[in-house]
Amino acid sequence: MNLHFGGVTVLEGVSFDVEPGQVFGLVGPNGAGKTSLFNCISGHYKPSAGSILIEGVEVRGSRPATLARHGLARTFQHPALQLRDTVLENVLLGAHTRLPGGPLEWSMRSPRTTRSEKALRTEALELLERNGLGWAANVRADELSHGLHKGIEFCRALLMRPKLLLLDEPAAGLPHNEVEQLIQTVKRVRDEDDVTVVIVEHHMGLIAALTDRVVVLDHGKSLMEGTAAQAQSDPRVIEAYIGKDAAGDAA
Ligand SMILES: Nc1ncnc2c1ncn2[C@@H]1O[C@H](COP(=O)(O)OP(=O)(O)OP(=O)(O)O)[C@@H](O)[C@H]1O
Repeated sequence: MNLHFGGVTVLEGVSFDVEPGQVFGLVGPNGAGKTSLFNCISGHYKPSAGSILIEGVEVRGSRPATLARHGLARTFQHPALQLRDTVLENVLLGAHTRLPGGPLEWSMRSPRTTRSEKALRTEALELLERNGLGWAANVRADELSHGLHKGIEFCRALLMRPKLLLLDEPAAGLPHNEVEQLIQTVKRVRDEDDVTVVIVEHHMGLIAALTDRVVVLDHGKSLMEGTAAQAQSDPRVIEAYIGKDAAGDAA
């Protein structure tokens, strides 16, 4: 897959397969193109060339709402919450893609819509409970910490009942004990809900504990693919990181 903005090449020839049931990692130094790649998969960017297949179906260029129907959900590096709304309302945002019918029926509030909305609320509350946030369902989002905002976004993504879940830096800004909890939660989602997970993360402990395979990106290109342990000992990967640090030190 390639992605260009004007004359700037952001991704070039990046290609990988994720097997169902895997946790797959995307790692690499700042600016390598990881979030841009996520944006291509989730329909927020349109790749300049290439192909994105979900269960064999070409989805390149599809809009996020269409991708949700293909079973794709994602979280963002900076959770996009409605801060004045409650936690439950935030989790329900976007779940309308699971309601039967279409926008006309939803706006007319048919009995079928009302029933389905009620079922979604119950499911959202169960998800919050399962992820340790049940107590916060009716609290306004702006009263809660960054870590809890990430938890809300995670529940929101799970309410879409995804088959493929993209997590963009879920551990960023979390204290150690919450990273441990996150690892257990992602494992549970993979094992109990049969969700395939692709994760962008700088936290190498989390990547090592969770992923089956990783792709390492640098300057928009794939440096290597393998296990987290292979990536950590690969001289090209070490050089990509140390090169960046050295550049940072010199600045
Ligand atoms: N909309 C855009 N227009 C122009 N350039 C962009 C756009 N989006 C991303 N880029 C550029 O693409 C490159 C890769 O950025 P990206 O955020 O994907 O990297 P990243 O690996 O996710 O970095 P980080 O780890 O810091 O989040 C950067 O040089 C960035 O400036």
